[in-house]
Amino acid sequence: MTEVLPARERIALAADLPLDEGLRLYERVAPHVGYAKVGLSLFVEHGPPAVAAFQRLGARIFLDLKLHDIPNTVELAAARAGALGVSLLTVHAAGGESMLRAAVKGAREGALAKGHAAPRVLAVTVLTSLSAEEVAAVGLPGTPEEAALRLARLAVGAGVDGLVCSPREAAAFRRELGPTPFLCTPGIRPAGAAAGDQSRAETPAFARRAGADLLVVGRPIHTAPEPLAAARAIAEEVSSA
Ligand SMILES: O=c1ccn([C@@H]2O[C@H](COP(=O)(O)O)[C@@H](O)[C@H]2O)c(=O)[nH]1
Repeated sequence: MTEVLPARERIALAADLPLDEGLRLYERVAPHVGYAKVGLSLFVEHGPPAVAAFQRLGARIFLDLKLHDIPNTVELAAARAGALGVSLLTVHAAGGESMLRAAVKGAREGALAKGHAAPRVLAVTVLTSLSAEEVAAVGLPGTPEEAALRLARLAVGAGVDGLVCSPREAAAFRRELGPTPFLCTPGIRPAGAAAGDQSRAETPAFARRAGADLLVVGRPIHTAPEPLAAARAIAEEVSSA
């Protein structure tokens, strides 16, 4: 049985905004959102101070760097991430078993060296932006779900703590992989929200019912006329799913 957590512990704000705007937005929606996701744009511009700025607001940090390189390089980067006291760190499952093992080792050792809890290392399976046609075009055989499951099995076998997938794949992941992997689903769109570049998006309720532990939401909150109301509505949908 999945743990009963307050809805805010199940929602991450994708802070893909200039840092000052992202911090102001997180402060506004924090009653409904427990994690701030620091992704590539914030980290490329500001580096670790972006992480520290959200930590000062009490956010748990989801560092979404999607590491994908040779094992030694990923281990070094994961160790630096672990040392920042982040809660979640992403790597690409397609980096392969040795790279995934190196990421887990680096993240644990980096955290330990600074007295932090080890972050959960999450393996990104098939990006939620990719359509079935694009998945085929990059050379992955089968449907997006089949491709994602293959990568998920590899990543779990390599010792990662969780997986990033579309809400559409979450139920199959739970069925095939059981209750243990922490499932994180971006590609969240409340009914009527613009999909933008997300090809395999679903509603917050769909994602929760499919077994997702953490929902990542960016533009549906950023672009809402009332971001606090949008975050509250998502949290209510998560609670009642
Ligand atoms: O497969 C993936 C992996 C990561 N993401 C990230 O999640 C957010 C989604 O933002 P929205 O504005 O809600 O679309 C974004 O930071 C992505 O980098 C993903 O979308 N899909």
